[in-house]
Amino acid sequence: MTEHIAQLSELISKAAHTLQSLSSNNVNGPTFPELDDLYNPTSEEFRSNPDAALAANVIVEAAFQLIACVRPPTHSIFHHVCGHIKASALRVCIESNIVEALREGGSEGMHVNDIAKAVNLPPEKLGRILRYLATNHIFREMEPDVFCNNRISSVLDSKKSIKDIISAPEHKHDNTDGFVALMELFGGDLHKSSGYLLENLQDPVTSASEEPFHAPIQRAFNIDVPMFEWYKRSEQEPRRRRFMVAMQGTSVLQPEADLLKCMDWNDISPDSLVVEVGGGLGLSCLTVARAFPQMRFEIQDRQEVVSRGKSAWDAIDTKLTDRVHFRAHNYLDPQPAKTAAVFVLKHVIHNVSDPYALEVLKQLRGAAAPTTRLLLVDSIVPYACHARDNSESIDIASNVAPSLLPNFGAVNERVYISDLTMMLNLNAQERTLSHVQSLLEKSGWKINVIMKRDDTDSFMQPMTAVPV
Ligand SMILES: C[S@@+](CC[C@H](N)C(=O)[O-])C[C@H]1O[C@@H](n2cnc3c(N)ncnc32)[C@H](O)[C@@H]1O
Repeated sequence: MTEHIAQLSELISKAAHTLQSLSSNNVNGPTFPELDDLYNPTSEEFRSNPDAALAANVIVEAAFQLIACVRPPTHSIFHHVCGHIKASALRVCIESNIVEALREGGSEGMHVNDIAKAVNLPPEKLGRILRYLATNHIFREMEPDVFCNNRISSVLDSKKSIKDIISAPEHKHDNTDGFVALMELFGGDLHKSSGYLLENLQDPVTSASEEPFHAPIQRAFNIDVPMFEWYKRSEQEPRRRRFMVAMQGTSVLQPEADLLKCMDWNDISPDSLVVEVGGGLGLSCLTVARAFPQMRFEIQDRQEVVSRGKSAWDAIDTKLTDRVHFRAHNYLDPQPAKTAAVFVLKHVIHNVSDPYALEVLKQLRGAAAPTTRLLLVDSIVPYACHARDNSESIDIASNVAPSLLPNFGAVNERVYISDLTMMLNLNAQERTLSHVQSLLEKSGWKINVIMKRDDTDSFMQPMTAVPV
């Protein structure tokens, strides 16, 4: 056991040494930011060096394992079980604009009485909330009762003034990168839904259901329609609006997969038809359209979405719009495009449970020619152990250090959060590789290429399948 602790500490010190030497060799380049600095995208630029990114990830996962090894297990469980308290404390700060108030307060920090006055909360209670978060390295208590932002809290800065937010709270997230909206969504509605997970699993009506109207969110908000139907109601306009901005915010956590890199497009004829199903506005196809000037595209989605497609493409480059066609189509109905060289399904299957996913895949299979490819772009959930055989293996940490979890543990927690988010909101899921394989087999497809991942903290795993 102590040997394991020694191995983990050694990994950490080696990785820290790598970071230090990369930083000192790179006099004019990005250096490692301090926790007391404020966040800005350039403070994270050191991660563009793959060695630095890997070293940082090794430290994160090895440190997590080290804590799991040495902390009393009762304390570990207690802290995990109380995760909702931390989340609630953070929600107070996000929705009460504490980070914006501290930014306006300046680098000297703000006394909790002044923060409380600026955001209209009781000072003594707010101070206790901030102190708990500062103990977790979110905010800094500079001197008793005086707080300031740090590199972690400042990611929650909408960059708006308190005055503007208070005068039009519904516009807080407009023209932002969406990250704060995403955190508001996860810290609020999703948090409440998660409180009903057990009840949902125990109720015979919902436990085995695969319907999108039987998820914990329905129980939490006393609704009987799928989440997206609920969002359509006029009184839910603020939720709908926040959700749309929040989805842009996901790219802060994980850059959009570039469709051009998701398969070898030179394998298909240059004038092929590419059909993106559930394609939204189809903007993922832009990089492919630019690289292959004869390729044609069809974007299918719900009527209210595709009706905005042409203007969205026109706004980017009117020359590309000639080669794209938008079609309102329900992906559960027979597929009308019969000559597609590639069907693209990107971030679609994870929104639905297996029976619906199978139906989508079968409809595409029904319209596929023997040479048609299916390009699937979604997260693949790694096991928390080694896979049973190599064909199932998407281990990402094995080559780095055998003592770390093969899925890189805490570094990749996001994919498991995403999976349970799908369960909570839609009764849907992210899937393991063998699960995707089984869905493809049942619908008449088989995987032919899985794109190799060249990073350790991305769970996006593009793959192509061909008709069986
Ligand atoms: C998560 S988005 C992915 C959009 C796009 N593929 C991308 O990666 O940016 C899922 C899309 O599925 C669409 N969708 C949902 N239900 C659908 C249905 N029954 N038929 C067609 N599209 C649907 C939604 O409107 C949405 O645009």
